[in-house]
Amino acid sequence: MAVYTEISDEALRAYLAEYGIGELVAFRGIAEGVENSNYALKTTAGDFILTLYEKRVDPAELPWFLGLMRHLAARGLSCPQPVAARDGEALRELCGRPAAICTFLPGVWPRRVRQEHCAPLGAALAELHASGAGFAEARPNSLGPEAWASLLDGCREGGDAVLPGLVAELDRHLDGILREWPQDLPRGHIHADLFPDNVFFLGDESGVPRVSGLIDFYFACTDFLAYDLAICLNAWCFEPDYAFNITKARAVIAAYQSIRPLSEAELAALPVLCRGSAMRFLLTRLYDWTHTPAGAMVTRKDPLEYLKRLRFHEAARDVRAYGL
Ligand SMILES: Nc1ncnc2c1ncn2[C@@H]1O[C@H](COP(=O)(O)OP(=O)(O)O)[C@@H](O)[C@H]1O
Ligand SMILES: N[C@@H](CCOP(=O)(O)O)C(=O)O
Repeated sequence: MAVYTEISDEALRAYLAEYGIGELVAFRGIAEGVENSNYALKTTAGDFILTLYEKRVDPAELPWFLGLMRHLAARGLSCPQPVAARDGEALRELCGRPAAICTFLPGVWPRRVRQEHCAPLGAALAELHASGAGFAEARPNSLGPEAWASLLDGCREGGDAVLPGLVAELDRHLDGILREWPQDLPRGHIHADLFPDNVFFLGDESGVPRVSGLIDFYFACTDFLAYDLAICLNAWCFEPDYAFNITKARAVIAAYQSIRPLSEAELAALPVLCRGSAMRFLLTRLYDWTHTPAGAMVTRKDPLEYLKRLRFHEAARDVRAYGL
């Protein structure tokens, strides 16, 4: 459960009084997510999500994230919209944390990814990339390749207790990834965390799921567009036994390319982008695994799931392993 900051009834009612979104009917902490504290709010005006920003979010960057969400929605992408209080400000403070209320998106995220989810996901990613164009400012990727060595350093002490020999293996992988990392690919605003739990679907019961919205833009940044695709291949195309599902990968990539064709250089870089993306999630998970205090109300994510992916990509090397 990711509720790092508990809110009292009184504090929430006082906070809501600053908004024009009706009276509080009910609220509950949301038992998902690992980064921020999220509450589902029901007011007399409808449903909302209240987020208290914790951990890795730099408060100075919040206006960028909220601005990107507004920009994307103005171009037709379905994503949560920051709700302004009576004074026009969406970004406020609650219980000593930066906080914002966003609109509630209908839909459910797939607990088990089926092949039918993959093409809509690929298309949604390409639409996100197209819609992001024109959002003025860039935000460097604070969890990009430049950050990985120091993240790994932060895990040196506890890493081998998770798996003997892990730190040395990661040193070796990281060395190779940084040596091969591309210098010059098409860039744009990327989501950078488009895992199944951040993509909502409707219509699943008919067997033809369609994306109803994307959430959680708090890792969004400006980076290689194809890196976002690599993140999705990692998050969507491995089976529970960690076998890579090439049919799912083909579906994601083909749907993406039907909207934004990849260049030769992007295709050639896909294997190393997949290794880098596996490394990025492995490292943040390993850091959290070894640093989360006992008793914290959060379900830590297993770093070794990403070691298995990393090993797959290292063995693959060639873009044909991804169905191309
Ligand atoms: N705008 C929204 N509409 C509906 N549900 C949401 C919305 N934002 C968050 N949620 C719910 O909260 C959960 C955690 O949100 P998320 O942004 O992934 O948290 P975190 O930032 O901690 O990773 C989601 O899985 C979803 O169930
Ligand atoms: N997707 C990341 C962790 C961030 O989680 P989210 O709850 O913000 O989507 C991972 O799986 O390691």
